[in-house]
Amino acid sequence: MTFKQGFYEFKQLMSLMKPHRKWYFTGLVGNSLTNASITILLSFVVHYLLNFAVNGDVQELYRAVYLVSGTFLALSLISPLCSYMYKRCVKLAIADVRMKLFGHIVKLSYEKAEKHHSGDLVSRMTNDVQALEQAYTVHIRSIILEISLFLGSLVILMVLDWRFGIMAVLLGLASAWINAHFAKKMRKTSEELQGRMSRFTERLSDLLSGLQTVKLFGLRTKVGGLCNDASEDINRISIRQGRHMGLQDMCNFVIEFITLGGVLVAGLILVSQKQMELGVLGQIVQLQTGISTVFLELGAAVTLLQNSLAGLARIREILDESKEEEQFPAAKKKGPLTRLIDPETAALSARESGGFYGDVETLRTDHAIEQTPAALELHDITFGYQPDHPTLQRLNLVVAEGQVTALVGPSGGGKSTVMKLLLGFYPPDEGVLRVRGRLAEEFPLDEVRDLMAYVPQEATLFHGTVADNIRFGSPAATDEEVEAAAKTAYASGFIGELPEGYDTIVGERGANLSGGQRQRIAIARALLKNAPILLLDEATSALDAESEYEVQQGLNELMKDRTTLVIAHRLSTIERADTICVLADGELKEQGTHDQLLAEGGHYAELYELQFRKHPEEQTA
Ligand SMILES: Nc1ncnc2c1ncn2[C@@H]1O[C@H](COP(=O)(O)OP(=O)(O)OP(=O)(O)O)[C@@H](O)[C@H]1O
Repeated sequence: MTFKQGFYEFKQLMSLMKPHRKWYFTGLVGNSLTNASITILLSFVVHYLLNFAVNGDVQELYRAVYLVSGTFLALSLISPLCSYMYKRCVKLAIADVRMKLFGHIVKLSYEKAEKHHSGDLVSRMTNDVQALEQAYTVHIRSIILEISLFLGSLVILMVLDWRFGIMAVLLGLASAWINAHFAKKMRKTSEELQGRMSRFTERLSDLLSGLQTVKLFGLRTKVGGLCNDASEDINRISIRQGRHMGLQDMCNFVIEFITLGGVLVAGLILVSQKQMELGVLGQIVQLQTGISTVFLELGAAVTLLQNSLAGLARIREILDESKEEEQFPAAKKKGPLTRLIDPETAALSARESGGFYGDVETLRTDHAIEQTPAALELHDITFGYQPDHPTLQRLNLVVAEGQVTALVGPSGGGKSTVMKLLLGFYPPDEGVLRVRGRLAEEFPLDEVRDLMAYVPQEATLFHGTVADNIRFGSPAATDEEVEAAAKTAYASGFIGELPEGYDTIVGERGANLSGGQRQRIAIARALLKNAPILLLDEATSALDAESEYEVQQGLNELMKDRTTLVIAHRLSTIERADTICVLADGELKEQGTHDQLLAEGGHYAELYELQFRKHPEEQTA
């Protein structure tokens, strides 16, 4: 680590301590100086006591007693006070870091957040933050304490006998060289260790979230093995770290032993030749012992600080990632707006066809934007998760106001991707997205999301009560409003049968409820949000007949008087949709009403036949 890099990292460490820096340093320096001065003062006590022992001078004894009292006072009053002061600042700063990190993770763009395993983020919030706390409370304190002790002892040594002072400096240089060598190695292993801890948390979180599957498929050995591998990696690196520290300690001990031996021999020769008082030698030995432990401690502190700095780097990595923009994301590349929409043709086309523009080629004007009646429009949208692998290709789609538009098509065709783009999770690569006739990027992102209620396939419930989970739709809703939403969503029946009703804890991710019950809570939540546009990733395919019926009833209530874009996996649920759009390979293959599409005998008719050949009982005739 170069001095420049060290300075930069120290500045970063301190930037996270910013609002508490003044009191942190007052407490830290106060505590370190008090503790350093205790060791130095005690060397004087040794000096006076030895002089008293040799000369019988009572004044020397009194001096020693005064110093011991002063030391005791410092130890029992100033040191704890300063210690409380800086530790309080550390706790406050660490709480700030945790909140800052959490706030940043929540605001990360979906694209960025998706790149991290949740276990990795948890590890950064726990292990790395803990490592950072160690830097503030233990390692920096240790460095300040040991440096003050060294400087204080050196000045006194120089005054007592400059030759011993020089010896201390040489010892310092040798120790610094050895410890810098070990610190470099330690930094490398620390970075590795933090990375492996992260991987272990990832494996553990996979194991715990998929416990059911692990048990059912007998994956305990396989998935558990992955956890064990990660844990063994941690052990291996920790043992390597321990070996480095052991070697470092050994080198420091050898230096300490040689120096102390040298001081004792040289000092005793000087005392025997009456060139030095025994008291002075006692004090020099005491100071030299202190200096030797300085290097031992300083070496360990600098080495362990590498662990914290590796944690800091991982925390900064997250804090430096870009947050979600305030505005709805615009397309990365505008591209030539070749197929621009004239409002009247669009309105007519949307009304007549139930949403699909076809191949209208006109120019866009401001007037056009004002007049466009559709709730949502995707115009020439191209998008890919990976560059050069488009998931959607020049897609044109209109969700007409007040109508139900259904997206159907084979798995992987890009249906959910359309919803993700509409919710502003990703910017399209090319094309134009409009919301109620205006370019989506003209809206603040939150405003667009406020217009929409999204009910995903897998309802996300949070640990808390049933009421809490419904109230996420509108945090200010009263109990009566929550209950009314539950009733409309066909959820009040089962909620009434739960042991604590609306106050029942749903468990982690709603584990205490059935799939259908979780869905109906999500529907009640969307009802409470009362957004004009509904995005529905239909989930009834995973439910049994009874749950499906109830969830469908809830959904029907939710869709009343709302613009709806629904992804349908079971064609029976969207037969009455105003427009059905068939999406395959990221392209709109065909669109129309159920009857029109059946009559056309294209993709939809094929899908329909395929589905009802498998499930003839679903055919509505
Ligand atoms: N986060 C992602 N990163 C990379 N590729 C993705 C991601 N999400 C989806 N894909 C890919 O994009 C394509 C379209 O996926 P999408 O989820 O939109 O399909 P879908 O039509 O909704 O499928 P299904 O009916 O099975 O839900 C698929 O090939 C999928 O593998």
